[in-house]
Amino acid sequence: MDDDERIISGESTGLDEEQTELSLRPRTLKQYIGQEKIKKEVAIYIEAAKNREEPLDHVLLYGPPGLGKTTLAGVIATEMGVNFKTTSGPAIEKPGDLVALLNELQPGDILFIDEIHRLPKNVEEILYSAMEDFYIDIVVGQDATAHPVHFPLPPFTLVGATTRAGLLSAPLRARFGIVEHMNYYTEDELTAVVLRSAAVFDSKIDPQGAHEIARRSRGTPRVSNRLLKRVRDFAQVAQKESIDLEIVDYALKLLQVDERGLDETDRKMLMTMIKLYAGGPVGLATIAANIGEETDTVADMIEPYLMQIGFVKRTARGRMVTPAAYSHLGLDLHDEKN
Ligand SMILES: Nc1ncnc2c1ncn2[C@@H]1O[C@H](COP(=O)(O)OP(=O)(O)OP(=O)(O)O)[C@@H](O)[C@H]1O
Ligand SMILES: [Mg+2]
Repeated sequence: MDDDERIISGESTGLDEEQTELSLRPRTLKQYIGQEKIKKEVAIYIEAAKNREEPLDHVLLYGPPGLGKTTLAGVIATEMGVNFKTTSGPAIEKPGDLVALLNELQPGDILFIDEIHRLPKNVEEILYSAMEDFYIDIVVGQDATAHPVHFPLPPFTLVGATTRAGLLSAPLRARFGIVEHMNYYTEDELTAVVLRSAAVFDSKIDPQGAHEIARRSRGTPRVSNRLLKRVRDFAQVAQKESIDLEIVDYALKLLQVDERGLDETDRKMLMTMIKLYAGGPVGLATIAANIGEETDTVADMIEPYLMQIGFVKRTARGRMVTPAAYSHLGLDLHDEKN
């Protein structure tokens, strides 16, 4: 299945979704739900930087898609009272693109680079001096007219986002003073996200309905918001006064999002591991090939949540399906092993 079609994928699906996300996005630390440890730390760093009248140290946010990295970066800009400029690794193709971006910054501004692990190598290299000492040296012109140019930059804050910190080169990683790992959200936190979003949409929702959506959102606010939008359509057509448990259950069954928030792709991965490899251990690339997905997609989008809920575990020889997953799928561990 194409990842864009996965309703429970943490990935953004494009412009339409980006538009609604804008209205759903919390703007301040106070509105930002969950990630308590990160919020506490970041609040202190922000206060200290403001007191010193200095830009905030560079921040690296890493974790699975849809957990609120972009949102948090925007919140940090609001709290610092500075401009927020966003771009992404693949969008910066050559050093000149980065120079143009940096050139537009006011002192203290935040430059957010999403998917920072996908920056071209030659761009990444000029980022080192930009981050460390706020200057860049580049070569302008060609052949005979080529000459080095030294660009001083305004002091700024780089906020980088990536799915796994390990994807970054060591020198780039070392230049971030603040490194934060985003965690999956608890059911209670996601219930709060659903209630907040329903209020933004002006949709009535029962607490049980909100909790059920939260429970089936694989720890991810973007998934909560997406499921809420779909369920809201079902509730409207069924002429429900309020989104209740019954309509949530009905809608999510039709959408093939199961009790634990797993979809067809998740179940396909588990069943493949069980039926073809006796539950493992089996390598990630082998699993990916068998279910027709990219290895990176499995690593970033499918496996982390299955590991989080204890359905898959990592061993030295590969991935293994756990007894909990067998029982969720209604399979008998011993029958399958023999
Ligand atoms: N802490 C939060 N409180 C409330 N809503 C949140 C929170 N975090 C994220 N959201 C909502 O979830 C959606 C996805 O968040 P965001 O785009 O920031 O995720 P992301 O981690 O940047 O994802 P990606 O890695 O795909 O860029 C947004 O619509 C936002 O409104
Ligand atoms: Mg994002």
